[in-house]
Amino acid sequence: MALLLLSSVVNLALMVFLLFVFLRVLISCWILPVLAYHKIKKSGLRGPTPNFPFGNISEMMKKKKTKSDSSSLGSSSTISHDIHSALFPYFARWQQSYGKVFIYWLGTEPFLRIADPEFLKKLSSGVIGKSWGKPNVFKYDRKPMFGDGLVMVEGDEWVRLRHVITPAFSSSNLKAMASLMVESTSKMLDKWSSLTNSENREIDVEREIIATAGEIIAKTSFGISYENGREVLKKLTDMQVALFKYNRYVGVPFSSFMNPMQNLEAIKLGKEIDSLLQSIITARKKAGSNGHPSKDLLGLLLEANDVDDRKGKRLTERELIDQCKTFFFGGQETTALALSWTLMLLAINPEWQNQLREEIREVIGDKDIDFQLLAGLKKMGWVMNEVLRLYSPAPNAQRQARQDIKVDDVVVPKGTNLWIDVVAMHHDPALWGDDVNEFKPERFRDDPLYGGCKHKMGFLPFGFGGRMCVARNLAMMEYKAVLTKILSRFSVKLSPNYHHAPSIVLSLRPTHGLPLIVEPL
Ligand code: HEM
Repeated sequence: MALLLLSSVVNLALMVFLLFVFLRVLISCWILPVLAYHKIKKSGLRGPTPNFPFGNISEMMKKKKTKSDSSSLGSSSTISHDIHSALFPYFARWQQSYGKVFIYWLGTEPFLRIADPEFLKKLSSGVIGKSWGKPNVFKYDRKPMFGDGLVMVEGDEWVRLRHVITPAFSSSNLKAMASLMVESTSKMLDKWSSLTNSENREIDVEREIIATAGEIIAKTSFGISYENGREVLKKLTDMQVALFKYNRYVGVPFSSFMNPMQNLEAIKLGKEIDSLLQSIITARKKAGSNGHPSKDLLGLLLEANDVDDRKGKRLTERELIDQCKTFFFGGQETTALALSWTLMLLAINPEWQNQLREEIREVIGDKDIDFQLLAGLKKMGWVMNEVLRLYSPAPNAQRQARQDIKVDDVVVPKGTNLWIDVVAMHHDPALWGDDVNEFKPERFRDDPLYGGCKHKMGFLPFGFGGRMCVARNLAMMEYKAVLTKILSRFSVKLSPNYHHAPSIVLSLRPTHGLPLIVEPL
């Protein structure tokens, strides 16, 4: 009798548990998103109809079977820079029906896609840097990569970190970094010299530049050798592939169970990177500032930690590691890609190679490269801007509204994610004119900051507002230092093996690398 009673109680508990799970799934996959959908519709925003719990993901994935690999963008002889509709065919389609601003859904998460600079200006005018959210859904998704690094945090925590980190990129610190950049680039070019002595003149320049940018960030931000940083960078690249190369179901409830192997791989790599960084930090703490530039990034973080310790606000080891990860990744990837796309564009525009060489001769001549001299390379600045316009390594910026925001007669509800489509704005003929898809650095001659763009928020290579890239001055200096060294020793032509297929793996990169024919001058 007692046994029978016990079994009925267990059965009842099981049924209650299953009912609870069923209700939770029903609420998070259907009821809440449908309510949010109706609220957003009422607020005046339009967009493609979602199917919950997947939202509009299935339509977005269709591109994978059609134009996804962007191979239609040409081979070495015919290259098209009209990349937006190849990279984001669904946005191009939806834009035709709903305009430049519309709502779409990643799973049960609403995203406001913005490609109208005037709308962005109005939307962001009343929101200061610390009041913007970063999409919660990406915080979870990208946790192994950035953790609570500067790029992900918000509110007072962001203010504090930004305050600690900004001095690392002061002009006096940048001055000290120039010679380290030249040293690493010269090492790469010596290698190119020995390679080009042989029959083979083809080099995968993207791979070479990524390695050099990695060496530069290891030395300038962490005061360590490339050998010590290499393992961290290799694992970060593997993690990027595990997290971003495959179809993912961001925003779909319980989606982490859909790609379990990739997720486990990313978590494993994340732990390995953490322990490598932990040993770099420990070694640095032991060594103190002996032999290190006192104001490199790691030095500043450790120094701030000592001060904050006294106020009971020190960064935990975990937070310290997350900042390092963010800088290892951010510092290498974006600048290396900007340089790679530049060399592709210069390879097919030899007249610009010549113009830049001429400028280098006039401004730098035989002098040692330094911060001031690099700032005098104006034409190189136009080229950099034009490359960041056509092939922006950071193809979008993201935010999340932490309050209802009114823009004219539309209300963007609290919790809406914002997807600012930088590639769309950089390729919009209404903003840049009919030659929008041509490589024309001279558009920055009379308007060095905006290149003649009809709206100041239409050109956002480094983002916008208070959360603009904290290291943009470092990036510009590194770009100019590396390009100056390359163009002073080599000329580049596109290899017949180059296939023009830009793709997004978090950043905008050449899918099949960048094989160039490299000739010593
Ligand atoms: C050409 C090179 C680079 C480009 C195009 C670039 C672009 C960007 C963009 C678009 C953002 C987001 C801004 C926003 O959301 O409004 C950003 C933020 C950031 N970048 Fe860069 N970046 C570059 C180089 C670097 C380098 C070299 C580092 C590190 C050494 C770095 C570290 C960061 C960090 C930490 C943030 C987050 C800032 C914050 O949220 O306060 N970036 N960058």
